[in-house]
Amino acid sequence: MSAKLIDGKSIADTLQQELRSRVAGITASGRRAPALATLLVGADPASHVYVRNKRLACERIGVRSLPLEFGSGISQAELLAEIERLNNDPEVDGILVQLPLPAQIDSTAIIEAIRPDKDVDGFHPYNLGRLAQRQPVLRPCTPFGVIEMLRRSGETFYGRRAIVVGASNHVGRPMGLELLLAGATTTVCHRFTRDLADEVARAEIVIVAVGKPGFIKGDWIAPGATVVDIGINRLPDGKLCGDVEFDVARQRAARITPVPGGVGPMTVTMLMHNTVLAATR
Ligand SMILES: Nc1nc(=O)c2c([nH]1)NC[C@@H]1CN(c3ccc(C(=O)N[C@@H](CCC(=O)O)C(=O)O)cc3)C=[N+]21
Ligand SMILES: [Mg+2]
Repeated sequence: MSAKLIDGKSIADTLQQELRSRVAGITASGRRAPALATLLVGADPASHVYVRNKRLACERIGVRSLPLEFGSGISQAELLAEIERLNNDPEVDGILVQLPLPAQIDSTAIIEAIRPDKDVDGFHPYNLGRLAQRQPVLRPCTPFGVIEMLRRSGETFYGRRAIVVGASNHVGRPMGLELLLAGATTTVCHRFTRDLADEVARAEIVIVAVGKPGFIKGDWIAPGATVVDIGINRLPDGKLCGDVEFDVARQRAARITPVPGGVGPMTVTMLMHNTVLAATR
């Protein structure tokens, strides 16, 4: 068997067209366009690539982009003052502070300073709590994007055995909450999990967010499973790869996402979705 590729890029393009029409509807009715402030601190090259992708998506969809950039030496108090200004600016609907932040800044304090109704990353404890209690408002973009991508490619969740490998605050944990909300029997694995290979082998839906190239061996995958690779690792030759041993996994899986062109474009798209939602609620 050779798995069918789940084309996240093309699903993201379709969703972006839909969002573009919605934004056109908003502006045609005389209201201002939704507006997203993106705050980038320092010179991390990967962060620059990701934030650039987000700003380009704003342009494509007709969202007003407020690009803000700060030196790596900015203090916590200065960054908090910037967030306070944006919290109180009625022309700003969404605030995104790109992570990671430099060591002198406490990212938890920054995330908690963002008004929950402008928290388009869905990282504020209010928004994570809403998701945990099955009343989601602004949902973390990557897990939300995975669910949307799978739904649009025909996947069902009700009663199915799903596994998440990786339990980070921003990806693995909310991914588990999304799968529960969708009705899957959900297992979240992490660095203390014993017999990871056996856990993976039981799953009909395997979602991986670890950040280690080739960490999930292809022969762990159950025949016919759906595999979603959230990892983005840059190899010494400059190429991107995921966390799953792709060439072997694709011989066993029924469907699998590529890296790049899988989850990444969906993350950016759900950020746009959240920005339009924040502007219209
Ligand atoms: N506050 C915050 N919110 C985030 O949502 C956030 C963050 N910080 N920090 C870093 C991670 C990572 N992330 C990605 C976004 C787009 C791609 C993306 O567009 N990926 C392309 C390839 C990009 C490339 O060429 O490097 C793809 O997979 O096809 C990937 C990763 C958002 N994150
Ligand atoms: Mg996000």
